[in-house]
Amino acid sequence: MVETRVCVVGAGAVGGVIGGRLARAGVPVSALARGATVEALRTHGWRVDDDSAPVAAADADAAALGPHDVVIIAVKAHHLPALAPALTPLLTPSTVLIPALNGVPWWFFHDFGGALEGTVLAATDPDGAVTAALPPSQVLGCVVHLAARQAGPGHARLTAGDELIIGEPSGRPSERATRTAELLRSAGFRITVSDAIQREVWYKLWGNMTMNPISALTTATADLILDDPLVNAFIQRVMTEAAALGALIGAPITESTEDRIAVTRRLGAFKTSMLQDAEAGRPIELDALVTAVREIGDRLAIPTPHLDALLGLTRLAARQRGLYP
Ligand SMILES: NC(=O)C1=CN([C@@H]2O[C@H](COP(=O)(O)OP(=O)(O)OC[C@H]3O[C@@H](n4cnc5c(N)ncnc54)[C@H](OP(=O)(O)O)[C@@H]3O)[C@@H](O)[C@H]2O)C=CC1
Ligand SMILES: CC(C)(CO)C(=O)C(=O)O
Repeated sequence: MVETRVCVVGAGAVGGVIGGRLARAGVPVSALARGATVEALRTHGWRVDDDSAPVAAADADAAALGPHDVVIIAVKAHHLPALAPALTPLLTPSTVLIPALNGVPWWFFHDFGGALEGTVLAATDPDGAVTAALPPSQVLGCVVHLAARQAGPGHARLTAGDELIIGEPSGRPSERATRTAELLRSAGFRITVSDAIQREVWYKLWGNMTMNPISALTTATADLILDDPLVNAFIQRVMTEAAALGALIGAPITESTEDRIAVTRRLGAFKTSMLQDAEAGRPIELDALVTAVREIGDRLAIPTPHLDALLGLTRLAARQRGLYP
């Protein structure tokens, strides 16, 4: 049997869980990382919880790793515009790209149809460099339904969930989706292959677009955010605006805002990835999660007053703390 060569770009929380588990399952995995993470991966292997497995790691040098069959991208969305052009050596025309990111991804409107077919959002791909370097035609969409954190360089901890949803942007079945699902199942993930991956992206984002910025703004864990009746009501107003946009672009949501909030509540008193970044003094992923949604509203000429207030306040607070340009 021909082995699938996998490269994981970004060896943090999500990249660590996916790459580390694939390595542990015996899949040949390499990691494009940087700094202390590269050293840790070379010395200790890729550590996930209490397991470890060997991995080839390169320090921000894709040419040292060469082409791969599957490239899983697990950096924060705001890293991509600068990073994407440097990833070319990892790709051949048949490489499958799996973006394991939150937010509205660069490939979202590719092969989607509807009002914004083919749109490239300035919020996520300001000069088109991501779309040029990582062709949407090679993307298998992905939604990450797990929670993870970095325990240290090259060491990820899975804190909740283990589900990944993948699917062709066109919604059509494909051999590469079936193959990739098997690969990820071999590493112990629950995999769903969706025929409406943009709907899955939008549904996940429906939670992240409020919980993540509000957590960064208030420093509160999810339970405290949802327990405050005024904040909870505000969240539902933002969600209502986003649901209306989803319906217009072909990503309708059938659940109620209360049902979606109940899903978040089940994760308990957790810190969102944006709160973790804010606490660590790292830039926050605001543009892919919130600015992009506002840009979609703008392009459709649909006002989003509650979302605008959330974006404005979070952006300003983040700028004051040096977490947003
Ligand atoms: N954490 C979670 O629970 C979840 C996160 N997500 C989403 O998954 C995506 C990844 O998040 P997460 O894993 O938490 O992020 P992390 O910050 O934990 O990991 C990102 C990694 O990318 C690395 N990186 C960034 N730029 C480069 C570069 N130029 N070269 C090499 N490595 C680079 C970072 O390295 P360095 O440390 O050196 O900066 C870091 O190790 C995000 O879109 C997030 O929203 C989705 C579901 C759950
Ligand atoms: C809330 C969570 C963990 C859900 O998967 C997430 O996506 C994030 O923290 O960014």
